[in-house]
Amino acid sequence: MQDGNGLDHLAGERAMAQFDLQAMKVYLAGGQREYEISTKMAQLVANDPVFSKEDRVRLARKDLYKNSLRKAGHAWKTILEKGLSEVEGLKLRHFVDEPTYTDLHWGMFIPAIKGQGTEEQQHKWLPLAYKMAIIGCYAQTELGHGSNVQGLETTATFDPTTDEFIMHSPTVTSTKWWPGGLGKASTHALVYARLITDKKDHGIHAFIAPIRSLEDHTPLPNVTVGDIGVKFGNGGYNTMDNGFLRFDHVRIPRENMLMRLATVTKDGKYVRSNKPRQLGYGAMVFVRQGIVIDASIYLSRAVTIAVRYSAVRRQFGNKDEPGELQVIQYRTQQSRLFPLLATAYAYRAVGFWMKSLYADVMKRLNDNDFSTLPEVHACTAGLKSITTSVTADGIEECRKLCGGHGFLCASGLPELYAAYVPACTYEGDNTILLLQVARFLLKTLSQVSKVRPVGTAAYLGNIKQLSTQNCKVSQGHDWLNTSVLLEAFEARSARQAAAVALRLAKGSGSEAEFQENTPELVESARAHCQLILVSKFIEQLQTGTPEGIRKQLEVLCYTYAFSQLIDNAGDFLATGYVTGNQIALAKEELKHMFDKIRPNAVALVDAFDHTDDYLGSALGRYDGDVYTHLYKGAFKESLNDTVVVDGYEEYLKPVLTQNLWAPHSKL
Ligand SMILES: CCCCCCCC/C=C\CCCCCCCCCC(=O)SCCNC(=O)CCNC(=O)[C@H](O)C(C)(C)COP(=O)(O)OP(=O)(O)OC[C@H]1O[C@@H](n2cnc3c(N)ncnc32)[C@H](O)[C@@H]1OP(=O)(O)O
Ligand SMILES: Cc1cc2nc3c(=O)[nH]c(=O)nc-3n(C[C@H](O)[C@H](O)[C@H](O)COP(=O)(O)OP(=O)(O)OC[C@H]3O[C@@H](n4cnc5c(N)ncnc54)[C@H](O)[C@@H]3O)c2cc1C
Repeated sequence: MQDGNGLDHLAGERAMAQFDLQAMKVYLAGGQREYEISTKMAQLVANDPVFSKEDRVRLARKDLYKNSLRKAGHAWKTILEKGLSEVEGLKLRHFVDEPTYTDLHWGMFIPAIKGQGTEEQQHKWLPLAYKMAIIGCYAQTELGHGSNVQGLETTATFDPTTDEFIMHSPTVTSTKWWPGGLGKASTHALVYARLITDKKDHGIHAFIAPIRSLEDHTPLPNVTVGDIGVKFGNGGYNTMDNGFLRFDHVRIPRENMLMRLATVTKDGKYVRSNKPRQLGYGAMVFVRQGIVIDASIYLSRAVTIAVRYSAVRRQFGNKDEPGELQVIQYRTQQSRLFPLLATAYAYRAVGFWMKSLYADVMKRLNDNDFSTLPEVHACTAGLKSITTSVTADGIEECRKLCGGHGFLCASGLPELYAAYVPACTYEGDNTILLLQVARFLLKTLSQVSKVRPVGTAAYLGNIKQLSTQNCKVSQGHDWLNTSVLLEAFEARSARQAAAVALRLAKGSGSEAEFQENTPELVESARAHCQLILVSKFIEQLQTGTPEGIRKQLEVLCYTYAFSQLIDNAGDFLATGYVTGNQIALAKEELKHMFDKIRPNAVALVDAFDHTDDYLGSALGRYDGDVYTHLYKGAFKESLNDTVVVDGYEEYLKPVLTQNLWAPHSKL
């Protein structure tokens, strides 16, 4: 989508493309309808001055936050006034492009009520939440505990005499700390607290606690609430009011405990339903699958900036060609950049699959079929972990790929990184989540002789064959076979998991031994997730990709798989499945893939269809007019508001004119 000044510095690059760009745009958007909605919403946001992102990195926190409230309010008004559908509303939020309280309201508060509330409770709370007559947040994490949810300390003690729960924060470490939207915006919090009836602790349950007046927004009596402070980077996640919250014996009605999974009766009896308690983690599963789709979007933004800039930027040259070379011509630039481009495509494909996986598990849960929940949990946790880690590192790599100019906020990359990097921590620390995957793999392997593994773990059913047969590649082009590649990833993952499982099985089964093996467990979980990513990319490719884009997707798929193989060569070699020579052959094939990507690189990032407004980058502009806009941008810098800098009279002039320190100088 071109919104530059008409001069296309990248026209030559675009003329080289060898695929159907429009078909690729539609594929990446997820279909024609999604593509049209996306285009419409992108324009709507870009043309509305309230949504301007200009100056965001320069605003002081108070102004930044107020402006973010303004945008969120305006977004909601726009949705209502224009009668936008849910899909359109979500897209509009996407293009507004800043974290805000509505994310937690729609993304966690509402899904948690849907998943954990009884029908009656849903009837009471959801209409209010849908019309935003109340604003909710998800208050789980405390100062003292985040990962260890069972260690939370906030209490909800039932008082049968008044039919109420008494919400209390008994220690400093029990203070709720981090929930987004809690600091300043929310009127209600979904609080995770220890349920206590008749002095008995029943563990963690969810409660809806009103925290601010619906009349004047002041905190309710005995509620202490506020924002936790400035976070990493300029702009970035600072548009969000991550908050703290303490209760001092605050009473809420008994009906405010979400009771789909467990009930407390009027006389204080605790009754568990026969549904698995893990359903209480449903909102986390929902958000984690969404985070995988987001990873592709964030990575594709960084890659778009780095690819376009690499095609504009020229350094050095060689005696065979006139002029300087575009930096995208350098093999080292390609070997850092093209695998990230392929990764953004891989994550898009996997994101589509995750959507269907989530829809399937929701359908099953509604029919009281909980059989696939452990696998879905392992998938969402593991892929959230891998994709966010790779994306955060990938954004930073793109910044470096843009040299010095990448370090300027005008490149858009520092702010992108600051907004994205907390995804490695929120919704589950990435190491903690990989350990969950490892536990799932151990359990699956321990039962493999009795229960045939299904879904993404099905390959573990072939563990014997995968452990004994080695890779048969003898020439480079033998690698150009998706079954060969898949088997390599399966064998590596199965062998890594089996090795650590065997070591643990030989031991005493103590927690200390498990801890001792956690680095290997994490590595085996990573191997399993990389297999899922490669296999789902291949699967997507083989199921109805339009002819005009299939070849390019194949090239990207091989690029992704080869680069994963090479980056993890140590693991592949250690399992004994591949030899050093086979890895070297894959390296050669990867270079051939780079040659195929090169003429298509700019068009492949154009296909993500990020507008200039959304990218917010002088380096990643569609028209490639980088230098003019970097130069113009400098004049927006507040230090340049005056020609002579504020502070000259007090601090510079004395230095320049009075030689204050000269008498003592030894120089
Ligand atoms: C304007 C208009 C429109 C706007 C619209 C906007 C819409 C936006 C939409 C979406 C955007 C959303 C944006 C959200 C931003 C994110 C903000 C971040 C929020 C947070 O961070 S919330 C806090 C998250 N916290 C965590 O993730 C904590 C991590 N810890 C855990 O997950 C768990 O405690 C644990 C997994 C580590 C637990 O370990 P353990 O002690 O073993 O726990 P147990 O409770 O005993 O469980 C054991 C048993 O359960 C299995 N299990 C664990 N988790 C799950 C699960 N999620 N699902 C299913 N099963 C689970 C576990 O494997 C064990 O199984 P086993 O017994 O072994 O078989
Ligand atoms: C921007 C942002 C937004 C957030 N929004 C919300 C929100 O809306 N609602 C909410 O409730 N929470 C929210 N959180 C909190 C977030 O979910 C937690 O920070 C996250 O779950 C990690 O928990 P922690 O901070 O306790 O980390 P810790 O568990 O203390 O982790 C610290 C380190 O210890 C390691 N570690 C911990 N336990 C183990 C173990 N058993 N084995 C090996 N290593 C271990 C971790 O890997 C990590 O390296 C948010 C956090 C951030 C940064």
